[in-house]
Amino acid sequence: MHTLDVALGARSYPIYIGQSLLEQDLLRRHIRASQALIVTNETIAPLYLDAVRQSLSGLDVNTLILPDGEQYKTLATLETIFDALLSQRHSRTTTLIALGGGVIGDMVGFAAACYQRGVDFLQVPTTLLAQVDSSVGGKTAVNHPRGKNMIGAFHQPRAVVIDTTVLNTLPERELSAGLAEVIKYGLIRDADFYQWLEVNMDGLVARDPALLSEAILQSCRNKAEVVAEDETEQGNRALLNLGHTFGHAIETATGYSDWLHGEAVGAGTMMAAQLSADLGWISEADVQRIGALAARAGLPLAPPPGVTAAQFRDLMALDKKVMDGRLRLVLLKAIGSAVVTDQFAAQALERLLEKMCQH
Ligand SMILES: NC(=O)c1ccc[n+]([C@@H]2O[C@H](COP(=O)([O-])OP(=O)(O)OC[C@H]3O[C@@H](n4cnc5c(N)ncnc54)[C@H](O)[C@@H]3O)[C@@H](O)[C@H]2O)c1
Ligand SMILES: O=C(O)C(=O)C[C@@H](O)[C@H](O)[C@H](O)COP(=O)(O)O
Ligand SMILES: [Zn+2]
Repeated sequence: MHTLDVALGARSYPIYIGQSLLEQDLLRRHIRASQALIVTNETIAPLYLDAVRQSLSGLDVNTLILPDGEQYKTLATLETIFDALLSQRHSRTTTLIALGGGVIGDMVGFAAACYQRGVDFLQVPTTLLAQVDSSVGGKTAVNHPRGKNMIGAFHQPRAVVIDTTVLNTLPERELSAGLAEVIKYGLIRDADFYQWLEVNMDGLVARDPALLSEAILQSCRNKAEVVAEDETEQGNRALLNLGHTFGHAIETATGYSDWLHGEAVGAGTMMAAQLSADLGWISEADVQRIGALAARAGLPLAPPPGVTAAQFRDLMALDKKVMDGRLRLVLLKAIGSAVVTDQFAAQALERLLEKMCQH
């Protein structure tokens, strides 16, 4: 087992990464009182709920099984969680356990941030995307029909338990979606890791356990370092948004039900890379290189045909990085180096949208 630390002073917490960790007593170690609520969904419950429940035997544990899907990452579902907490009389010393992918993690984290003004929560991520990204760093949220992750809070978990064995049951498309966020770390800050991914992408897609474990470790290390420097995104944490301004627009335009988050980020990353090349910051050869890796990961390289340039313009104007009415984007200076900037001509973005989208 590997252990990383997210260094946030009094709110620091461990990330455990290893095989068959659900069966161990790691979760119990991070539950301060005797009460807990496991929140999961209808797909994950039959697979992993029993193992988690058994690891907590002797404690006063309730479970809540939600419907599965990004379209349920809403305030309405949050109410269901609060109803369960209140009807089962959970007090302020309870612990919420998020057993699932990023949708469950983001919602349960937000519920924990709000319930009785803040209770403990643990992340037990079961998708590759959640294991490499969403379970770490304390960004919690639900979507609004007008914008992705628009209602949320920063609330750090007490621990993250990553059992890599659960990836055996993950559908192929979900594995690819997770790889989009893995590639992101290489692109924004870790050229060595990017090269490692170029060597090992086929093995990752084939689910070689040692390679997956290494990719998760390096991704979590990168994310933990960024979060420790800038917990609430006053600066460089925004680099983790590479491809997301475009990607979130795709997700919102398609009603959170068409493309997976990682797929939208994959296409958005190609849009950010192309704009970086159009500005002369990286070469066309770099764009080809990024496209080749993303294609091997099984990711889309362009937005879905149904999303128009006008929709992109409209939705991107609501992005959380907008400052004083100016759009800021994460763009590449090289493979392994990114910036958050508003220093691009509006016409360059217009040309990109014309080239890559329908009108
Ligand atoms: N908070 C953050 O920092 C952060 C970072 C990245 C993404 N996100 C958010 O995460 C969400 C996407 O997360 P996701 O990609 O994990 O999607 P998801 O949570 O919808 O899970 C994907 C699918 O896989 C199923 N599943 C999960 N684990 C499984 C397993 N082990 N075996 C079989 N099926 C399994 C789920 O039931 C679901 O159908 C988005 O809402 C995104 O905005 C948040
Ligand atoms: O942790 C972060 O910071 C990220 O930006 C990680 C992203 O992969 C993630 O999708 C995040 O939810 C996006 O954040 P948002 O603030 O743009 O909603
Ligand atoms: Zn993301």
